[in-house]
Amino acid sequence: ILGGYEARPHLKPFMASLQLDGQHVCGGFLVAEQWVLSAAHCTEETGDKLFQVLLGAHSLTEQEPHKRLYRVRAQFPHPGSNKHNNKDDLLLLQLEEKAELNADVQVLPFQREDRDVAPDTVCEVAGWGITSHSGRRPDRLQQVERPVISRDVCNHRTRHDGTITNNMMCTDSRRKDTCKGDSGGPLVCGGVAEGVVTAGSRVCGNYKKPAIYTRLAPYAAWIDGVMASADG
Ligand SMILES: O=C(O)c1[nH]c2ccc(F)cc2c1NC(=O)[C@H]1C[C@@H]1c1ccccc1
Repeated sequence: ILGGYEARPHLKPFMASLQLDGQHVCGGFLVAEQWVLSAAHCTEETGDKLFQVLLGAHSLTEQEPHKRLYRVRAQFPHPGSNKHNNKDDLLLLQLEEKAELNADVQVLPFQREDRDVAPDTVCEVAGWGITSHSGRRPDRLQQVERPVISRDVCNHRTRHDGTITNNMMCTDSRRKDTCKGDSGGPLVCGGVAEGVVTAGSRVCGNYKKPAIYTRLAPYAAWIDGVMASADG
C-alpha cells in the first residue's frame, strides 16, 4: 500500500496473507469458513506448490493471540484466468479445515448484486504489499481509502485504453494506491467486498494508471459453484 497507514490491529479480521515458505506473496480474504478468495496471477511463479494461508494476523512476524497458519487442501484459479491479461483474475483456496472464527478471524461478505459502484464512492483496501517505490515490505497490515473512478475514465486512451471490462472496476491511483503484494486483497465499500486487487504487474501510485480490481458480483455463481462442488 502506497501513501496509506497502519491499520488498527485486527479490525480487518477477514484479511489473509498467502505465503510460500513463510514469505508473504499476496493478499486474500476469508469468503467462507473454509475458503479464501485471492487473485489467480499470484500462482504464476509457484509451480505446483500450494500456498499456506495466515489468518488472524496484524504483524507478519510477531506472536498474536489468534494468528494461525492454515494448510491449503486445493486451489481453484478461475478457468478464464491467464498470464497475458487481467481477465477472471480470481483464485479460490480451500483450507485443509474450517478456520476457527473469533474476534480476529471473520468472514467478509461479497457483493452479489451486479451493479457498478458509483464513481467517487470512497472504498478501502488493505494489505502487506510494498509501501514505497524502493520496495519496502511492511511487517504490519497497512490500509488506504480510495475513490472509485468510472469505467469510462479508466478506459480512456491515456489510462487503461479500453482494457477494463464490465467485470473490472478502478480506483484513483494518484499517490495513494495498492502495489505489489497487495494483490488478492478485497476492495471494501460500505463493509462489503466489491472487488479483488488484480495481480497483473502494474505501475503503482501514478494517476495515469488507476488501480484495477476484479468485480465480485459477476462471479457469485462461480464462487458458490466451486465452494459447493468441493467437499465440505
Ligand atoms: O502482488 C502482486 O501484484 C503480485 N502479482 C504476482 C504475480 C506472480 C507472482 F509470482 C507474484 C505476484 C505478486 N506478489 C508479489 O510479487 C509479492 C512477492 C512480493 C511482495 C511484495 C510485498 C511484500 C512481500 C512480497
